[in-house]
Amino acid sequence: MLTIANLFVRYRQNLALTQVDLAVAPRRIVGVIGPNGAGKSTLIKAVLDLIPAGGTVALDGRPLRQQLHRVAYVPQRTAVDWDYPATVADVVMMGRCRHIGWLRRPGRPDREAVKSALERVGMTEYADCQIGELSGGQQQRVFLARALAQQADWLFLDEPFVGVDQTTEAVLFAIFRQLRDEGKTLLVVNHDLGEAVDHYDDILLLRNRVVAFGPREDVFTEANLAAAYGGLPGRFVYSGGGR
Ligand SMILES: Nc1ncnc2c1ncn2[C@@H]1O[C@H](COP(=O)(O)OP(=O)(O)OP(=O)(O)O)[C@@H](O)[C@H]1O
Repeated sequence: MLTIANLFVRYRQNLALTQVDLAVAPRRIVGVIGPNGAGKSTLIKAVLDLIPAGGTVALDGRPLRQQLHRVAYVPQRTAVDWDYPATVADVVMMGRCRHIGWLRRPGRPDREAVKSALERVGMTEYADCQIGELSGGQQQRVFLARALAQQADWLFLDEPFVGVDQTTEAVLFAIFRQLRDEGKTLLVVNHDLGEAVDHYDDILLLRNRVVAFGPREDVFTEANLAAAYGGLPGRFVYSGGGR
């Protein structure tokens, strides 16, 4: 269980997040949804201790910052330097850093974890390519593979569908479901309110605070959407939908 209590983040004068209290159950695919500037990325970064924040974050009763090996993070694609000279296999091997330790060389378990992660995302044949040569969707797959190689229980992904086509989006969601069924938990930032929302088990609706959190059919009410988006967004009428 991920427990967040009274979390807040202030950027200079701007209170980006306030009064976030959440208990996220394991083995779920959670969509973190809200308008631009709602604090979705800020929430993920604050939970992972990547930016200063007030409040507490615990995983199974212990501070998360003491067990960061249990979490994997896929940053926004725009936050990554794609000109950095590294191959696909190098990037995925970076997910093994904590397993390998400083100044040690990767061993057989590390190479096998990288191989299996690349297979899982369908990128084996690109292992020796430079990351800068890949398409947006391929880059997202490689970053998911890096997170998989880490073998963490909790995965945090920031806008993994930006720049990906529908085929890759479907592939990514299929992998998310497999991971959930294996016992992992995924928190996925997704600013889009399109059909993709049907793939999430739970929705966290944010607007600088928690507007609503729970099973998607409970969260997508007119009142909650109006509170999050400042008026019911015309392009989105939630019809239930199943997987
Ligand atoms: N490094 C920063 N310095 C100052 N303000 C910031 C910084 N990062 C984010 N903010 C502000 O904090 C608020 C929340 O930003 P955040 O990026 O978390 O929103 P978001 O919901 O992820 O938005 P988007 O959907 O546009 O990616 C915004 O008002 C943003 O301008």
